[in-house]
Amino acid sequence: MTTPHDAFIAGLPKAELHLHIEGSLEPGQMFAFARRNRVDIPFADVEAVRAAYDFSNLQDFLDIYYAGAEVLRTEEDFRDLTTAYFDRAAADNVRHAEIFFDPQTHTDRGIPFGVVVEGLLAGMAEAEARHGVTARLILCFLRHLDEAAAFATLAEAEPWYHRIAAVGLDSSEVGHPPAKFARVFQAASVHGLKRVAHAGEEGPPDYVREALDLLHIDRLDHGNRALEDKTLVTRLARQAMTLTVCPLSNHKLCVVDDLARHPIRAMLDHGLRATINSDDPAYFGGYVNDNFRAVAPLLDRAQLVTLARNSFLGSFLDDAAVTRHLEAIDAYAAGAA
Ligand code: HPA
Ligand SMILES: [Zn+2]
Repeated sequence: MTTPHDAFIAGLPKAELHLHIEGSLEPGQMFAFARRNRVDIPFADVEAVRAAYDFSNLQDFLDIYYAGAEVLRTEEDFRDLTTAYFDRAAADNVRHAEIFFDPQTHTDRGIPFGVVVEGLLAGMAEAEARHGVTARLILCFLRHLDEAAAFATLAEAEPWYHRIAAVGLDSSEVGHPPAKFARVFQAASVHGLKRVAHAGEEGPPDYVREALDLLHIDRLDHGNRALEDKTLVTRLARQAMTLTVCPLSNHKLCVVDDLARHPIRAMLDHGLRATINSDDPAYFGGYVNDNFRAVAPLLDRAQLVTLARNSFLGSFLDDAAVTRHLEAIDAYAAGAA
């Protein structure tokens, strides 16, 4: 589908703040990694993989996403996965990305933490050299696992604390409230790491409140269900809390039943600092510009500019870099036909 905003979106400088690098594993790459690592995968071909990507909730997706990650074995795999994501992101004029990784998905299969993180860092360095796109890493804890496992992962990460911007929280939300990880997040903050968490994707507004009060998050991932609670919306707006919203993910996981009724417009109207992101682009049908286009019919050009500005304002870049990116957006918007 094309929209009147397509060309404007394509050229708009933007940051991506909600991207699971394991979720950028395209079906073709899955086969290539399976072949070179001699790993069996339960699919005959790429079409069979795509046909399996029909989800009715978050857990349906997670089951297949963790299975897909089995093909990732070596530092080279993690590096190649990362450079491929950044090649696509750069083509969407993403100038900066803060990417999630799920170490426990790999260390629980016997892949050393260092193999994962060194591969990702090599890919990020290569992307910066190739495209000038800057990058940060966010270590996510799997919330369906216990607090002790998260503490063990935080300890394993110690040699790389200076290379990791933040900790995050992902995987199965309902039944695994933020409170379960309050002590781990506190420990991470002592080591100078920032904090983000998925909340309010499937979980209730109270999980968003816990993420604020108990995890002291710097950014809220998804946050859709916060809209059910007026007091919470007012608080998020007053705090200028960044929400990393993922339209195609919301639709694929049935968080939103119709993209034409996606709440992005309501979020902006409430004064929330919303951003647009791709979450798991290989599984949800599109990269960041596809996500912008999915909600563009609901928005005017000034709102698209606000979304792009918000992505840098909500990033972990320093003030001088944020200012440079905001000036680039304003120059682009002023010059666009
Ligand atoms: O959208 C998501 N939600 C929770 N966990 C995840 N892990 C990858 N993507 C997601
Ligand atoms: Zn996510």
